[in-house]
Amino acid sequence: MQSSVQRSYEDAKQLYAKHGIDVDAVLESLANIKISMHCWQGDDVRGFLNRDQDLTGGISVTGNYPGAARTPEELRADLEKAFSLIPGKHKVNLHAIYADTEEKVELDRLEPKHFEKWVAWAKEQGLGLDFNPTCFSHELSKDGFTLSHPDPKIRRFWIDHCKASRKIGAYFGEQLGQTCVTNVWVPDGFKDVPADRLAPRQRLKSALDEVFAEELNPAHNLDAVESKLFGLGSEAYVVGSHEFYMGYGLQNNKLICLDAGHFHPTETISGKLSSLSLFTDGILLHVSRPMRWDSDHVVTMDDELLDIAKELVQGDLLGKTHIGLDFFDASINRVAAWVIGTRNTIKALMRAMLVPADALKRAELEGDYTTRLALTEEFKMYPFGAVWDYYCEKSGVPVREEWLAEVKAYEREVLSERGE
Ligand SMILES: C[C@H](O)[C@H](O)[C@@H](O)C(=O)CO
Ligand SMILES: [Mn+2]
Repeated sequence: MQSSVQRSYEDAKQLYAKHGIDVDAVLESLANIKISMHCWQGDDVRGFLNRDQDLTGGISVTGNYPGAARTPEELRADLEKAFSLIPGKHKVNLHAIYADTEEKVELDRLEPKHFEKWVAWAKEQGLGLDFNPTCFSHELSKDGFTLSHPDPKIRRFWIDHCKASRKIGAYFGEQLGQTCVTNVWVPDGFKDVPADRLAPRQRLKSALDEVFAEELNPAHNLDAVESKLFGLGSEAYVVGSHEFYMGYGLQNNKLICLDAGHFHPTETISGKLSSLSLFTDGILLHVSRPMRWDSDHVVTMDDELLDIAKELVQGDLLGKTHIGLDFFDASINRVAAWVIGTRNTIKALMRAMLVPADALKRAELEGDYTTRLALTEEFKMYPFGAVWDYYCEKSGVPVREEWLAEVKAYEREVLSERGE
């Protein structure tokens, strides 16, 4: 006997089939897409090294919802809970400060061995790992500069940290048989208008050259660089601007990371993907939701998320794009935050696959913009929800909002025991 979810799916399939859309094939493609879920939503970007340090680097987490993970074991348990409510097999994105070790180790001395437990866990869970050097929340970044610092000794420390991070990334890739993306983001910038915009960029450029000097097997590690327009305390000038990293990434064959919150408020990353794709072999996304500024709200199914998904699917960019998430909200249950943001990202990709793309492109070529608009609007009401429900059921994860009861139970039984 078919479940009501299956019956609704069969009806939906027929509607889409009339437009030549093979829904079973869509779900097969969807199952192959990995989202890199960022570990730092689970503990408000605190990490386990230097836990006494405040969060710096011009980023901020607001809210005091109880239950943040305090140890690697707690964080892994929370990630497992979240993944049990999300269809598909994905990746976890770690920052260097999440090293799982009893050793008191400085960032520039980190080694693969400090992440062995993460790798063992990822293997057991069938997950991939991505990585990031942590160039913030540290004594040596407190004046706002790292790789572009005017003091060569401080610059050296951060260069060595980034070099160490790439080796850890390569270790992840080699151990897990899945390429690790190691993303370099530095907060460097000035609160007020600089006297010299060029010199910090010259220093950042040569520091990056040193960081990337060693060739690593691209099957194990791919490097990415992430730009930003402004941060808290770097409102006037950020050394690693979009133009800086567009140039650096293209010239040096690095993935360019586009974070949805790192541009002018009306500037979208969806609009940049097609252009960038013509000049690079790979792109990294930090899917986020900026609210008036780089606020890193949990990703919802808003127009920009749908547009990002549309560009990736219609532009055939899924093969060259690494999709990472980047939000941190401490005002709601943190496991729920992961589940909502990750399910939405997958859902948006599925919706983008469930449109009559060829018919729309044909109408456009023929100048029939009426058909283009009419079909686009009608498809906004097509029964993609039935397809999503079936995908969840088939993947063995809760259908619709059923996942929320599981998160609430986890909160009662596990998170609430952790205290404030
Ligand atoms: C913690 C992340 O690395 C960080 O959010 C970075 O990716 C960023 O987006 C900074 O604004
Ligand atoms: Mn980011």
